[in-house]
Amino acid sequence: MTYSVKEIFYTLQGEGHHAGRPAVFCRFAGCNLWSGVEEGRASAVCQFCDTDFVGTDGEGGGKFADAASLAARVNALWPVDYPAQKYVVCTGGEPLLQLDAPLIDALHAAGFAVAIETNGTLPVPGGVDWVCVSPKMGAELVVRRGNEIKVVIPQPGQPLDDYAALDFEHHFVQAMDGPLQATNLRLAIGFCKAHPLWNLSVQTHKLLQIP
Ligand SMILES: C[S@@+](CC[C@H](N)C(=O)[O-])C[C@H]1O[C@@H](n2cnc3c(N)ncnc32)[C@H](O)[C@@H]1O
Ligand SMILES: Nc1nc2[nH]cc(C(=O)O)c2c(=O)[nH]1
Ligand code: SF4
Ligand SMILES: [Mg+2]
Repeated sequence: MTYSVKEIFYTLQGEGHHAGRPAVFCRFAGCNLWSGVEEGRASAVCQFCDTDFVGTDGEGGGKFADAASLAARVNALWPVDYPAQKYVVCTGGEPLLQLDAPLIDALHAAGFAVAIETNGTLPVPGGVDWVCVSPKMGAELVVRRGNEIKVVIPQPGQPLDDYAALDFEHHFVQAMDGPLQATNLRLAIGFCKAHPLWNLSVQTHKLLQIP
């Protein structure tokens, strides 16, 4: 199939369990919980998104006619003299609208471990090596197991106790960025201290001013 990709870049994973790890990010275009157009934000299921995932005009973005060509572009960003620890984070937008078995196979063939950042509303294909789910209020959570669950807070009514009972290895809360970011960070810190299963995920790439 043809893949629509907003941007591809090499940076450090900023969030969650693998914060600090070098990774190629493949940001797929499009999401099932918001159009990405500002005028539609207030009526979207997910209203707090911090990301531009519309179109294919970002750095390294484009339409890729097949899995091999997209995997080759991802691979081209990895340091040629260091073919170990290869790690690609598929994000978006919602990557599970496009990530499929041929692409996972092509990334594996290029030597990559494949991670996803997903809103958890779509099934995860087999072979994904690291699954990070970030549930969104108002959207049904179908991905109820994985490696990490990373809950953006606050989202009114979110069932954090129910999330704690799901089958995840690591549990994170992440302060919602936006006008109330400082307040949300205090809330997240207090939540972790009161519920020590949960650890704080800081969006370190924003502090570091890297992509
Ligand atoms: C842009 S999303 C893309 C992947 C997928 N659609 C998802 O929602 O998980 C990547 C991560 O950023 C988080 N995120 C989005 N907007 C945020 C914000 N304003 N503050 C903090 N985290 C945010 C999401 O919850 C998710 O964990
Ligand atoms: N450095 C960095 N780390 C990230 N972790 C999750 C991101 C995302 O937008 O999915 C992201 C991102 O955009 N940049
Ligand atoms: S589900 Fe993810 S990509 Fe979609 S609007 Fe929400 S945070 Fe952004
Ligand atoms: Mg981001």
